[in-house]
Amino acid sequence: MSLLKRLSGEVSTPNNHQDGGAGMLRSPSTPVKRVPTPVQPTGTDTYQDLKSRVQAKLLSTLDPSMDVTKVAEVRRTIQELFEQILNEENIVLSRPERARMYEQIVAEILGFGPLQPLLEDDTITEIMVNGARNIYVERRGKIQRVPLSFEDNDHVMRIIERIVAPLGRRVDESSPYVDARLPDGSRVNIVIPPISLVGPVITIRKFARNPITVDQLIQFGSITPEAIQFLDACVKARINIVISGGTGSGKTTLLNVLSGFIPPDERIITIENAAELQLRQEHVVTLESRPPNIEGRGEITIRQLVINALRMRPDRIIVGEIRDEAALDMLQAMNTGHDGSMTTCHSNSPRDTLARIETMTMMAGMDLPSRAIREQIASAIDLVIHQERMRDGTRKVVSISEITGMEGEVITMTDLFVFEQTGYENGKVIGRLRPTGLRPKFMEKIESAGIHLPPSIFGMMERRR
Ligand SMILES: Nc1ncnc2c1ncn2[C@@H]1O[C@H](COP(=O)(O)OP(=O)(O)OP(=O)(O)O)[C@@H](O)[C@H]1O
Repeated sequence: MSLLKRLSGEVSTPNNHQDGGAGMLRSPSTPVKRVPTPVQPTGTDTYQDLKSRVQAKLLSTLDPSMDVTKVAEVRRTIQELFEQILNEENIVLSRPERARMYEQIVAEILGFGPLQPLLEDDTITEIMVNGARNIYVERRGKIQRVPLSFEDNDHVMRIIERIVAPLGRRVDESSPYVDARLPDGSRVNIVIPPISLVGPVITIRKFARNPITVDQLIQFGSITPEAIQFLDACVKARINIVISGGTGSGKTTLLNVLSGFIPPDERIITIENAAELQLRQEHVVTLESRPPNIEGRGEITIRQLVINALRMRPDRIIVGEIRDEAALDMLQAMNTGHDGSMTTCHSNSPRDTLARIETMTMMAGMDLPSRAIREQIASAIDLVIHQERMRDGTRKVVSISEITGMEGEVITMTDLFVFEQTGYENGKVIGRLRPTGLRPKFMEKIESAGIHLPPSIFGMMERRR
């Protein structure tokens, strides 16, 4: 991509105002007028003014046809021009200020402006922009404000344009919120005024370059080694699993870890809204749903992909998240020999998970009686693992429950592991995921897969033979 193309979505139109109103985005095809701008230090310059003017002069001098994908080369050219401008204009900056301004200008030209250093910081898992002046991040489960800001709401909108334009998406008054993705796979949600009253809002769930491992889950206290041993056996024995929990409770992360237990000789089909799973196995087919285009056409739903996956000779179907009528097809897949399937579902408790799956199945409009749907759920799903984001920011598995059948109109569940909180000390939740002393009914399935689990895993004493 040429520099001109990249920048052509970036210059504000004269009627762009700081109010962050919709319509701030200009058409990416509007040509950019490139007039060299002299830098005029006024003596009363703030750092921000100075940076903006050095940047403007630098941009007016850069070759617009330069290929910005050649990052190292572009960085070198920017560095040379930057030094030259500072010298020509007699701008004196301390060494750290100079380095900071150079990096910020590079981030504006090649990256995502003030978001760039946050995107490069591996300790940050989430970035939240609430208008130009308020940027928050999440580190180790805790939200904190960072001392960074955009110049104004127009600046935020230019970065938003840079995120959505390459995807052929648009954010404006007619579609004031959009889901998008950064080139590194990070998930982005954008909401602009008038829907947002605080200016343009960007929420980024960063793509983990190094996905959380089983050992880390244990080390973080998210799960116990015994529960992991049990879940490993469940995955290998092709138990159908739903991982449930609230937003950001770590469902996808756990799904990724559990998927790692699938034997390497199986054909796995993953279906997601935005591909987040990072399976290590070789034989994986990754499918991603697609939102409608600007004309409202071309949508491919999770439901269509689940139906299609059945024709792809899957050994396992893994659906990133069930959030609509695709639940019906997922249940049917689980009930028709595609054992060992896994998915996640947004919910507040294991029981709520079942209620939501029932509601989502009804959305398929098949007019099935509740009882029939519940029977489908009870026979399709074997295990519900519920995860929570605790008040100290940690993510923990709080229950592992088996679906045992139906009693009258009600699906019956048995808790096999339950998190017992024993205290809250120094801002930390104290407790442990404990076995309840009950063995799952599907134990036979685990044993017939050749896996022997000691009864102690379930909190039972091993019987002498
Ligand atoms: N056990 C864990 N310990 C610490 N951090 C975790 C854990 N699990 C997940 N995380 C972090 O929490 C964030 C949310 O994780 P994840 O995407 O798995 O949650 P989710 O429940 O699938 O989210 P959503 O509902 O938004 O899809 C990520 O940044 C992830 O790295």
